[in-house]
Amino acid sequence: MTIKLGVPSKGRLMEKTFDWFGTRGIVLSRSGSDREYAGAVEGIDGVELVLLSAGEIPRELAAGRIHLGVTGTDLVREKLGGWEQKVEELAGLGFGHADLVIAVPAAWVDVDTLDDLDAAAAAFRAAHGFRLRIATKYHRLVREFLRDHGVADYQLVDSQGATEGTVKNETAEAVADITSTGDTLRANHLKVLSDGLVLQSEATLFRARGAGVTDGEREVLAGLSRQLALD
Ligand SMILES: Nc1ncnc2c1ncn2[C@@H]1O[C@H](COP(=O)(O)OP(=O)(O)OP(=O)(O)O)[C@@H](O)[C@H]1O
Ligand SMILES: O=P(O)(O)OC[C@H]1O[C@H](OP(=O)(O)OP(=O)(O)O)[C@H](O)[C@@H]1O
Repeated sequence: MTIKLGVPSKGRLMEKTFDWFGTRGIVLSRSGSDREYAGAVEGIDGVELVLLSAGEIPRELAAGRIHLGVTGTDLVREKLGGWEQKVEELAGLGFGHADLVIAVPAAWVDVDTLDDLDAAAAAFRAAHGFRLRIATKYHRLVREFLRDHGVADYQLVDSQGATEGTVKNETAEAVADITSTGDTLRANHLKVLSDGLVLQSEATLFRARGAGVTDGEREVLAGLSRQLALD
C-alpha cells in the first residue's frame, strides 16, 4: 500500500521540489551519503520517494512504475508520444521555467525568422551538398514544430549536453535547446529566431494514468491531494 513518488535525483529540480513539498508539510530528503539515491518521506504515511533522472521520470510514469512524478513539461512532451493519454498534469510547481528555442549564429544577419531559416537551409544544401544541421536532444518536439512551420531542408543531429557548443565545434549550424537566462546562448554567439519558441516548460507534478492502484493506495493519493491542496 505504497504510492511511489518520482523526483529528480540531483540539481536545482531536486532541491526546489523538496522545498515545494516541504512548505506543504511533506518533508522529502535524500538519505544516506550524497551519492546514494535513496530517499525518505516524513509528514505522510504510505508514500515512497524514488530518486530518478529527470529525463527518466516520463517513462517511469508511462510504464506505471511510479504513481506520481515531478519533471519538466518539456521532457514529458518529448519522451511520451500521446502524453495526455499516459499522464495527467496535477500542478505546475512554479519553478524550472525554461523555453525550448531554435537559435542560429548571431552572425547570420539575414536569418531572424523560421522563413529565413528555411531559405538559408535550402541555400546551405545547394552550397554544401548536405542538409543544414540542427543539434538538439528534443527530437520529437523540434521535428513537429519545424514541420508545422514549413521548415523542411534540415537534419537533426543528436546532442545530449553542451548543445550550444556544437556550432563552434562545427558539428551543427543551429541548435534547438532549453534557455532560461539566455546566458549560454549569448556566450556561444547564438540568437533565438523571433518566432523560434517551440515550448515553454515548467517543473510539474504528474500522475500516471496507467498505474494500478489498490483501494489503500487510492486513499493515500486522496490524502496527499488534500495535503498538497491539489483539488
Ligand atoms: N537553465 C535552466 N533553467 C531552468 N530549467 C532548466 C534549465 N535547463 C534545464 N532545465 C529544465 O530542467 C529539467 C531537467 O533538465 P535536464 O534534462 O537537462 O536534466 P539534467 O539535470 O541533465 O538531468 P538528467 O541528465 O539526470 O536527466 C528539464 O525539464 C529542463 O527544462
Ligand atoms: O539560458 P541559461 O540560463 O544559460 O540556461 C541554459 C542552459 O541550461 C541547460 O543546460 P544544463 O546546465 O542543464 O546543462 P546541459 O548542457 O547538460 O544540458 C540548457 O541545456 C542550456 O545549456
